[in-house]
Amino acid sequence: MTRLSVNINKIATLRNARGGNNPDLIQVAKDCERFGAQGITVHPRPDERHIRYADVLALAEVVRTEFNIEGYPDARYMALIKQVRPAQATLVPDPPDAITSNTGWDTIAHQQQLADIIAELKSYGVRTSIFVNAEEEMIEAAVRTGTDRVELYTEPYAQGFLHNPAEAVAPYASCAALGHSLGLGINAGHDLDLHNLAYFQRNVPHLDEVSIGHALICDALYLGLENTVRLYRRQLEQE
Ligand SMILES: CC(=O)[C@@H](O)[C@H](O)COP(=O)(O)O
Ligand SMILES: NCC(=O)COP(=O)(O)O
Repeated sequence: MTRLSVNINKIATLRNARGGNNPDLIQVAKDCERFGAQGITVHPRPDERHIRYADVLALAEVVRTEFNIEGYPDARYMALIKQVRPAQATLVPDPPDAITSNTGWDTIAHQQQLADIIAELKSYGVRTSIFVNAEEEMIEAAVRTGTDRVELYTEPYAQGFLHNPAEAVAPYASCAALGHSLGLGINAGHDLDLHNLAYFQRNVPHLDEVSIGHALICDALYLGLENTVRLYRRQLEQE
């Protein structure tokens, strides 16, 4: 079964637009869980333009499903993980000024850095995942860092799906099979949506979890949050 983790960054973006507490991020996280989300994902960025570090501490008190904290492993991120001890820490190579994540780690060039960070995170009892492009050499090198999982960066899939779904999904299927055979858990995320999700899930083996934010929150504007979370869950339950 592939689990759905709802990324609530965009709820914080909306809240921050007016400086108050509407929408209430904590309530939304609780509601996502009530509607069927099997995890809550956040990605605090150094400028705190959406999720604030204080939000992460508040969320840690209420999230009852899997709490997944994404981010670049700078000193502030590592201190946050040490304090919160979420179920999962997902390491993303974004520079501080990134508009959004746009590539995975080079797990060959950063092998020792990642291995040291992962050892530290594991000493806190936190499961680790590394955001990677769907390239077999990146998967093989990820194994050598000691990570528990990888998260396949799916924007190239989402773009390719519009023209040639079979070609777009092929590298993800082979990387997932390879990663699983080498003992890795397999996550995926970025630009997954109601159009491309079911096909991805059907064709990528051993998919443990997807984290979805932007499209899901956009869909919720039209369909309502409860209906939307249920629809995304249903995409993952099809054979
Ligand atoms: C790692 C990843 O793909 C997501 O965290 C994505 O980058 C969402 O972040 P933003 O909401 O800041 O775009
Ligand atoms: N890890 C990917 C994520 O959390 C959400 O990405 P997106 O759906 O906002 O593109």
